[in-house]
Amino acid sequence: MSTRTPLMAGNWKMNLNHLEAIAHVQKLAFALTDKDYEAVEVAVLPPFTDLRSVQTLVDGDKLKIKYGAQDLSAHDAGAYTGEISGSMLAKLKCAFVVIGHSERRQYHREDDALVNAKVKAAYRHELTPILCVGEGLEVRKAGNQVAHTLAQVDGALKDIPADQARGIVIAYEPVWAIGTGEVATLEDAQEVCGAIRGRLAELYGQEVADEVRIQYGGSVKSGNIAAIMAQPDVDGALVGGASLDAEEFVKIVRFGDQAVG
Ligand SMILES: O=C[C@H](O)COP(=O)(O)O
Repeated sequence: MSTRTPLMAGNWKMNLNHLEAIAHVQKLAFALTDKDYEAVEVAVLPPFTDLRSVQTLVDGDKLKIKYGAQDLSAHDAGAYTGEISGSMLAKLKCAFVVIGHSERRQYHREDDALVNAKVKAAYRHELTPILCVGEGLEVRKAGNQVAHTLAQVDGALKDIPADQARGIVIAYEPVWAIGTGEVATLEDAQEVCGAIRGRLAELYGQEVADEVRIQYGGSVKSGNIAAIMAQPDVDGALVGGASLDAEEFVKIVRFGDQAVG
């Protein structure tokens, strides 16, 4: 029986300015109850420019909702125009940072070496990485989804010791299911999430593997989250589009339409 606390995280991507962020988090705070927070961890992942506003709200009202950023620099400081460092995120009390999202791998040419450097940067500043992995449609059609995804896990975790790896969150996001309305079948999701846990066991031992939370991401909605969460190796969801609707996100936090509170 797993003791992993599910993590339900809303990746807002490049949506909601800092004023909209405040209104959105207020709606979530109003709707979420202690019972929700007992069952799951809830996080929002806004754009950088929203983080101060979200921090002020969370700190001021002692909200239990956590927050983090969608990316960070591999560097800690210096002449890196446009970059945001892990220390800056830590100063804003971010708990999480998304690393290696497929949109960054695709549009910003982030490779496994850079993703690995960013994972190390996150740990230098005590941020929990939400490491994104997953295959594109061509790889899936060729049946190579497991090998492809495990190679991304290996690359991202190169030289990461067990005491750090045990705290990581890994989000399996089949690229063909992101923002498309196409959801991986339950078997697809479990196959790859189970394989990721198996690889973690090979790398770090079963005890560490059993601690790591593995999320599914890709067109998650209130109508499909319950079945996804029923998979033994799925410990939460990384939610994109549906996290922009506060009511819908709260339903997802509650594993769908059968609300807990
Ligand atoms: O980070 C979230 C994922 O990219 C999923 O996005 P989506 O829920 O809009 O498909």
